[in-house]
Amino acid sequence: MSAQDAVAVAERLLALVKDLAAAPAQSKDAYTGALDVQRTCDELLRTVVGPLEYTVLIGESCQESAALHFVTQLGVADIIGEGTASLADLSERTGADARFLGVVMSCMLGRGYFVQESPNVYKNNALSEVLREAHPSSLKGAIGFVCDEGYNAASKLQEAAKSHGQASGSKLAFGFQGTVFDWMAAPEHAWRNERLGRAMKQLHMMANANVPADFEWNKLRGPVVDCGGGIGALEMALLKDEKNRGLEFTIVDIPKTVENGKKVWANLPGTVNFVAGDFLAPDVDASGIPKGSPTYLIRHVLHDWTDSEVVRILTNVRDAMAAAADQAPTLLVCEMLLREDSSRFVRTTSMQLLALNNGITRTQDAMIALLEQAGLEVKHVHHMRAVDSIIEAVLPARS
Ligand SMILES: C[S@@+](CC[C@H](N)C(=O)[O-])C[C@H]1O[C@@H](n2cnc3c(N)ncnc32)[C@H](O)[C@@H]1O
Repeated sequence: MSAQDAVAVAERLLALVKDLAAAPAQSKDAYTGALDVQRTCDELLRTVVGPLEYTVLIGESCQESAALHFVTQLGVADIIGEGTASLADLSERTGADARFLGVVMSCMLGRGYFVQESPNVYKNNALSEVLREAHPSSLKGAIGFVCDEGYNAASKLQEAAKSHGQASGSKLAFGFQGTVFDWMAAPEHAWRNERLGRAMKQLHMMANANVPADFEWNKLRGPVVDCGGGIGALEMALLKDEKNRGLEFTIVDIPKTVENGKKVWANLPGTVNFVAGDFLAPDVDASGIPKGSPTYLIRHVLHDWTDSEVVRILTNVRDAMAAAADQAPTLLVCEMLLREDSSRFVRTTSMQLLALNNGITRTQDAMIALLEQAGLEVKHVHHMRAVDSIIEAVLPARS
C-alpha cells in the first residue's frame, strides 16, 4: 500500500467528517455518518500500518482488553476520582503489585485512557471517567461481563465448534450444565446475574439509546407480552417517557428471573406483570406465554438460540397470538441485524453471542425466513438510529 493510497483514504475521511459536522445533531444522517467515519478511520489505519502490523494489533488487542478489565475490576478510575493517584497509592489501595499496575497503566495511556500528570501520577480523563461506578454513563458492569463471561467463553470457541452443538464456549469455560441463563440465575451466581443486568443496560445506552424515541411504542395495543423480557430493562427505558405511561406489559421469563424482576418493579411506577414460563416448551400451553394478547414482543432473545430453537419459540408465540386472531395481533421482534455495513460492535457482539450460547446475529432475510417457517408474515422492518431493528410480524390472512 502506497502513501498515495493513504492520502486518498484520508481525503475521503475528511469529506465524511465534514458531512458529519454539517448533519443536524441526532439526525439519521448524523447516525449513519458516524458509522461511515468509524469504518473509514479503520480503513485509514489498515492502509497506513499495512497488513502485518494491523494483524498483530488485532491479535494483541486481547492484551488491551485484559488491561481494560484489570483497571476496571480494580476500580482504578474510582480510586483516582476527581484528584490524582500515584502508582504507589494505586498499588496500596488495590493490593496489586506496582510493577503490574505500571505496565497496565502504560497500555491504557497508549489507548488514550487516563492522563499522566507527572511520572507515575495519574488523573482521569473523559475516557477513564466511564469506567467509574458512579458515572451516569458508566460501563463498569459491561466491561466486567464482556471481559469475564464473554472473553472466557470465546477462548473455548474452537472446542465448542468441534462439539457440533453439544457444548457452548461458556459451558466449556465455566463447567455448568443446562443453559447459560439458568447458570447465571442460580443463587450462587447472583452477582453475575446482577452484573449482567447492569451490563445490558449500559450496552443498550451506548448502542440503542434511541430505540424508545425511534418507534411509536405508545401506539401499541396492550397488554404487551414480552417473551424473555428479563427484569424489564426495555420497559424501564420506555416508561421513562410520559407518552408511554399508559402501556401495560406482561413479562414471561424463567422463574428465577421473574422472581428478580418482581423485586425490581416493586418500587417502580408502571404496570409490569411477570409470568414464569419456558418459551422453548413443546407447546404454547406448557410455555406459560399468555394467549390472546394484541401485542407480543421479543427483544434480544432469538439471537441467543439456534434456528430450530428460534422456530420453537416463534411457534409458541404464534400459537399464543392465534388465540386472538380476530384482533389481528402483532409480534415485534427487536434484534440486531447483520448487514454488509454492520459496525465493528455488531460483529464483535455476534462473536460473544456465539460463545455464550451458540447464538448468532442473523441477517434480515434469515430472520424473516425463520418467522415465516413459524407461520408468521412479516409486515414491516423498522430501522432506527440504533444497532437494533424492529421486525413487525402478523398471523397470515386466512385463505
Ligand atoms: C439476553 S436476555 C434479554 C432480556 C430482555 N428481552 C432485554 O432485552 O432486556 C434473554 C432473556 O431470555 C430469558 N430466557 C432464557 N431462556 C428462557 C426460556 N426457556 N424461557 C423464557 N425465558 C428465557 C433469559 O432469562 C433472559 O432474561
